[in-house]
Amino acid sequence: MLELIDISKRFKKTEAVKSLNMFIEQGEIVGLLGPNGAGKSTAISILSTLIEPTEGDVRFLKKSVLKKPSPLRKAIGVVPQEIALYTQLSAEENLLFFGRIYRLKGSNLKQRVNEILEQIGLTEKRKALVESFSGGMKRRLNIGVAMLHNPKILIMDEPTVGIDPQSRSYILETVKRLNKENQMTVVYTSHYMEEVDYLCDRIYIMDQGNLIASGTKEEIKQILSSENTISIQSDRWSEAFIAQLKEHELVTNVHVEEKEITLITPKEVNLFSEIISMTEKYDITLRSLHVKSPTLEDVFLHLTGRALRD
Ligand SMILES: Nc1ncnc2c1ncn2[C@@H]1O[C@H](COP(=O)(O)OP(=O)(O)OP(=O)(O)O)[C@@H](O)[C@H]1O
Repeated sequence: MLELIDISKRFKKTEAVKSLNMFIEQGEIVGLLGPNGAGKSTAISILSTLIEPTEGDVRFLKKSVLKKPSPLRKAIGVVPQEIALYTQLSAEENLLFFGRIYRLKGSNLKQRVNEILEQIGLTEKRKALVESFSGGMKRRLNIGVAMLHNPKILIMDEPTVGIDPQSRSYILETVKRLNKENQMTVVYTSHYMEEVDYLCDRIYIMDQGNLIASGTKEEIKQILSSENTISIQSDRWSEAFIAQLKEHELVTNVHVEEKEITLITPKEVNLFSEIISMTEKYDITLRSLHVKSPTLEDVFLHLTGRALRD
């Protein structure tokens, strides 16, 4: 339905997106995952015809939209990363205002505003001024604004950044519901792999402007089918222990967190006894040592040698 074909975008010296190919089919939730600066916002701004690519084409229903963007613009709702609302107006007044921009009028507009308030769970807060809203409520209203003209495709740029966990799960549930009940196609960018893992049918993973993996979750995790992802847990580490792991010739990647170290090793080697002796040598109390099912985060670590979030 919607395609990016060999898209590149340069901003002076920065190559924000390099030869990106992407397709979105009707009814899917497609995730675009990558760390800050990976090129996600640039890719979806091109997908939404907000900026033009340096090279490549964007096609909607098989027709290029670079010169004629209006069929695509009517079909999409864009939820920007920055909240764009009038804080001195109520939730309802914001929706009425933006609805008029979409040329909705009279009872149609009122009915649509009521439906949206219901969908984003703000019916009871309709008269409250946006300045009194929490970050999560503002985000929900931002999503509501993007849905006023009943778009077929909702394009969301990191809609859960900086909000509390409760609002975050409310937004995730709303996206799932809109997709199931209204057959809305969703493009969802995030640097939280758990969100993308939970929501999306297919995923594109970007890093430094490049597409580094794409497919269903299962297909992407297959990238690690010849490796083991090992979790070592303890309350504290020593620098020497970490250094020895990093220097180990059979360890491909090491990611250190406060209480967990994740290692990627070839499937055929078993380093458990060696790891146990190393913990004894460096006086580390082992809480747990096990092989875990790989996550999208582990795939990212394997492909780039870095964690998704620093
Ligand atoms: N208008 C612009 N002018 C110059 N450089 C830009 C512009 N927009 C983006 N970039 C650069 O392009 C690269 C990709 O940025 P982009 O915002 O697309 O990444 P992102 O994956 O969306 O990250 P974030 O999560 O931080 O938004 C970055 O190096 C960024 O500094």
